[in-house]
Amino acid sequence: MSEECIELERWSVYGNDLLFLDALTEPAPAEAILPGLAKRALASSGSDSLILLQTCSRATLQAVNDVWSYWDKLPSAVPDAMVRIFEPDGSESLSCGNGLLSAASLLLERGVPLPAHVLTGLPSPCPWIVEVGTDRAGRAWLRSGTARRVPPSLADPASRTPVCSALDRFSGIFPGDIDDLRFPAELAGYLVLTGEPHLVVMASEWKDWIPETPTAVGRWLDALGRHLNLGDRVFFPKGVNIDLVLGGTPEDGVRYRCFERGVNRETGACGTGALAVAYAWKELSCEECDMVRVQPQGAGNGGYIVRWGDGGMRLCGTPRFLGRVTS
Ligand SMILES: N[C@@H](CCC[C@H](N)C(=O)O)C(=O)O
Repeated sequence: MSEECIELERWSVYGNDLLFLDALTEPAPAEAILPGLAKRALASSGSDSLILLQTCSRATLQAVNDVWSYWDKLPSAVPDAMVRIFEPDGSESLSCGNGLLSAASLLLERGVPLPAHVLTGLPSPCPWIVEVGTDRAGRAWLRSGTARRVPPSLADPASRTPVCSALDRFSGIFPGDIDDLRFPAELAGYLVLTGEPHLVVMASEWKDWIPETPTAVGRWLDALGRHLNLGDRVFFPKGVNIDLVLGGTPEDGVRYRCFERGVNRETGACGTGALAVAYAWKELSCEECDMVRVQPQGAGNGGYIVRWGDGGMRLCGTPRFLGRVTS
């Protein structure tokens, strides 16, 4: 695979636009060129993130670690495939719910037996394995495990108050008023790790500050996201994804809009964000439900279904293949 000309597939899950580099059948590009490749491909396509679907072996893991020194020891479990996410600035993020859902559909197309086990979270000290599969209706699913507390390395411990085992209330955020956008002097949200760090902000708690029109809500979310991700990063040294929950019900769909770290703007949907929204909703409402529909901005009438069962949370959504691009 040359650096000059790369064949990519474009997939979308509810408007989260992902470029896929399939290195299952072709050799993966050299590790050192991946950040530049992601920057170039994402700048020219306007897509949100680049997903690398790659065979997993001790040799590929060693090649990753030789360049990035992610681990003291190579991960011990080696499933068949791994899914990695690169952002427009060339950085490698932890994990991508929509990338994993799309990977399930792509694995099906390639004739790989499903469910499959996939390694994700490569830049973390302990990458983890998730299970992905598809159903007869063309939906893909991801068994993502349990939600966790965001580690201190990713979010200031001093600003948190525990809500339950994996959820912290995170307070003290003040982006400052910007033009006609107003913020409370101490905005708070709920912090949870669902493969990625997410700050879930409940609009119902900030009714006086949330603007009325969808366009203005987008500007408000953007201002908050830029403050926390492109400001001095005192609270979130590596940035944070923000999910603004606008309302709804678990049966009809909990509506949210998301600002993604790394991408540094609002995207149509975020899979790990849907897990974070469902988890926060369930914990805060104290409802005994085992299923929450979550509806991102880009979903129209559809959206994700999050279920709880053995082994934690399961995310279900519908990836769409949009075509091939050359970068
Ligand atoms: N869109 C993804 C999550 C992307 C991660 C984010 N850009 C980050 O760096 O945290 C998803 O579907 O989960």
